[in-house]
Amino acid sequence: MAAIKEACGLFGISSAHKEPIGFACHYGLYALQHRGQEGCGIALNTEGELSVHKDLGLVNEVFPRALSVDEEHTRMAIAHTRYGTSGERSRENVQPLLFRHHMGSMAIAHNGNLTNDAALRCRFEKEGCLFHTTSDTEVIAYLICKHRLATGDIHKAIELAMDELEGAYSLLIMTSSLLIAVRDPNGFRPLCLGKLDDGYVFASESCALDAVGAVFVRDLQPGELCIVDKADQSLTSSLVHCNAIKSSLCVFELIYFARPDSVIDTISVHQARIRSGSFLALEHPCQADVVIGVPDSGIDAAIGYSRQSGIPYGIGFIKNKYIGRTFIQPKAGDRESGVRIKLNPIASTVRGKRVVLIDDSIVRGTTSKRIVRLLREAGAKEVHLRSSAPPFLHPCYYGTDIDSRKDLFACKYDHQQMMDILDVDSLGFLLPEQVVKLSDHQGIGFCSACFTGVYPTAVPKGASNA
Ligand SMILES: O=P(O)(O)OC[C@H]1O[C@H](OP(=O)(O)OP(=O)(O)O)[C@H](O)[C@@H]1O
Ligand SMILES: NC(=O)CC[C@H](N)C(=O)O
Ligand code: SF4
Ligand SMILES: [Mg+2]
Repeated sequence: MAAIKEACGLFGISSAHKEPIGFACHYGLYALQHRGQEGCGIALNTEGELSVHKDLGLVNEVFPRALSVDEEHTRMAIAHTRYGTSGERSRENVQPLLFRHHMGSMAIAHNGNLTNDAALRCRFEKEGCLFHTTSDTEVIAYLICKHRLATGDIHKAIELAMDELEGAYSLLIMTSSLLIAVRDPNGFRPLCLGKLDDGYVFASESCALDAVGAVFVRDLQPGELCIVDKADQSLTSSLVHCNAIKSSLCVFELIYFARPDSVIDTISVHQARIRSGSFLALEHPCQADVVIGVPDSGIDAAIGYSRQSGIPYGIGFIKNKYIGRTFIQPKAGDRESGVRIKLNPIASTVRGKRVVLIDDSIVRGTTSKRIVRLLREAGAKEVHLRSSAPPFLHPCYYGTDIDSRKDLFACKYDHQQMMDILDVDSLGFLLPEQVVKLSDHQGIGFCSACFTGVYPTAVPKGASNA
């Protein structure tokens, strides 16, 4: 079974002298663990010398303690938690990637997925480039280095690379003297800026700024390039790629990926999920005694459903805190057992009751099928399932690895078949037109292509969204 994978986490810091860089990276990585659990790494800048420490595994496995760092001389770093969306799960593909070239060194960390990766890789290989990884991130690095050698200017080089890159990329790049943050012109993946007393932090989500005590400044705009100079901690920003841009934030960031305590593009993830629950209550009402959410990411929408419908909210499941996200287990067997040991119902909440069960999404149906059975075994009289995402019908090319329709529940079965398989009394999904209303902030556009089939950019050559 193809694994459905998710986003990666980016963290970068530059501090003149105060912030302990080793601890900050440690805390930043922990705050972003939910975005990537395959591997993680930290690249350090020690007096202009770059080094990288990375491996497969969770943050507490790769870095059981904060990395021991020469704090006096190491004042800049970037860090990454990975779920591979391009290239396999291997140590070489774990980021940050470090490159040494004719004019110096560069470390890079990437969240997202290119749509023209294959074409660029093929072109560069014909030019004689020898790639060391199978990830699209190396293609980005090669392109930047190529332009850097030609122009002698990293800022110009990144701009030229952005002209050629297609798809989703939030990037952190570190050179001997600069920390650079880049967001692709569609702004598919989040990236925000925080301020320290004597420097700056960049992170995929604001929860990582909170973790290191940085003050949130703002989100990077789609197409923006920000540079922090180590010499004087000055920040410059260039918006040349922001014109003629249609912002297309991945709406699944709000529905599932991000932590509810994060604020992305001015949208509180928690509030967006509450709102999805109230949309569901209006669109798919039912007569019931209690509303429960599937931990973790179904909880906020359940609260929204309860508030809108007036049906009391209850705690229906307890989640084992020490199990990772089941979504991403590579084999079907692992995934089924992962669900079994992960969630346990509280019988007193559901026994003899008509239950509204809210989850954020139904992808393969594994979680829903299992938890409905658990609720029935615990004595629930009726189970009305609501999903705060619309049905997944199309592949994602921007960093969520939904590359095959054959495993998607809503592609395989019609509504009645889904109800029968899941053994529910009723089933309702958020409407595709409602996902773009999860925020009432003006000027923020969304990608919802996996639900609608309407892609904000050209899809990879030869790809089919059918
Ligand atoms: O239909 P499925 O293929 O089972 O996938 C859908 C489930 O996967 C995710 O949960 P997961 O347990 O991975 O993560 P969470 O604990 O953050 O909700 C998602 O929140 C759904 O519950
Ligand atoms: N999930 C991601 O953002 C993955 C980043 C990059 N495409 C990789 O495969 O490593
Ligand atoms: S296709 Fe879906 S998962 Fe992919 S970026 Fe768009 S909304 Fe997100
Ligand atoms: Mg879940």
